[in-house]
Amino acid sequence: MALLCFQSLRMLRSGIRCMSQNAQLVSLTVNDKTGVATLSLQRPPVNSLNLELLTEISSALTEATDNNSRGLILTSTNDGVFSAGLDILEMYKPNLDRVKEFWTKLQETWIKLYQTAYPTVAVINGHSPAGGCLLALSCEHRIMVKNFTIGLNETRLGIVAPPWFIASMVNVIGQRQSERALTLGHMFTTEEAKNVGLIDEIVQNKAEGTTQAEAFIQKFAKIPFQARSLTKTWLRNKTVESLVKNREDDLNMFLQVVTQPNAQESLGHYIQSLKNKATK
Ligand SMILES: CCCCCCCC/C=C/C=C/CC(=O)SCCNC(=O)CCNC(=O)[C@H](O)C(C)(C)COP(=O)(O)OP(=O)(O)OC[C@H]1O[C@@H](n2cnc3c(N)ncnc32)[C@H](O)[C@@H]1OP(=O)(O)O
Repeated sequence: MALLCFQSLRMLRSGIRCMSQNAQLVSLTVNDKTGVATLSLQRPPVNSLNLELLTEISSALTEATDNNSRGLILTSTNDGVFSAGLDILEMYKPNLDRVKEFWTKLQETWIKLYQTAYPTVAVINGHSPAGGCLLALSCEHRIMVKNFTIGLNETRLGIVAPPWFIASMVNVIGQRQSERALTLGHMFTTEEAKNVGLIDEIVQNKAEGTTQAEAFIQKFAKIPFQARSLTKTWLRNKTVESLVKNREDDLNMFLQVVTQPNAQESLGHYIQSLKNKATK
């Protein structure tokens, strides 16, 4: 409690205000001087995206819009893991109602993040596989701390990245590089990611990443907000529409793929290998 008070006091002095008071798995703050919001994922141990975390991310994105944020930085409170991607436990031996809700919430969150009116920057301060990479790809600018990995590794797990995951990557690094990376399920090192254009900047640590992210958002200070946001909408509309018009089909395809016995077997082995690694 005392710690919370000190923290709140320190934040107030530095002009940082806490939003999303009820959120537990994310924190949303806004810098009152710049209007830039920071959305931090904080679901231990690895920010895997389960239904509850996705719900909080989605609500925070709306709150940042309602608060007229000038920009948003997406990052993690865990210096080591940005996000481990989708929570595999949501997909392994799933409860049908819950897994439907989970996938629908993932679609909703991606559509919202991909289309925000405000500029978005991912400060990738840790590993960022699969769904974690998707979140970063959905932002307009990616800044990554050195010595981590990022990529869409689904094929390695015996599952398939859906078309909108693929399109998000193609829009950033192009068809040829995406084809190679996705079919191999390649995880890029920070250096490799920079070379291929998957990330825009390499930094030493999160603090430097945050400074650079603020500088990126500041570039838009003199660009009329609506002209910018409409340009972004039109640039991204085709990609988003391909999911918006097919949400039901996409959900059904996901259910069909993920409930296949061989996909379940792969996921089971993968969970076990993660657990074995964690106990070593
Ligand atoms: C037309 C439409 C077609 C539709 C087709 C759809 C088909 C299906 C689509 C699915 C798409 C899925 C995308 C995904 O995002 S799948 C998830 C992929 N994620 C990964 O492969 C990452 C796995 N994790 C790791 O590599 C590491 O954990 C890492 C993130 C590098 C962090 O390493 P470290 O800090 O050393 O942490 P540990 O490995 O020790 O892990 C700590 C505990 O966390 C558990 N864990 C890790 N990742 C996940 C996860 N993604 N989900 C759930 N749980 C996870 C791990 O087991 C440890 O647990 P415990 O402490 O209980 O042993």
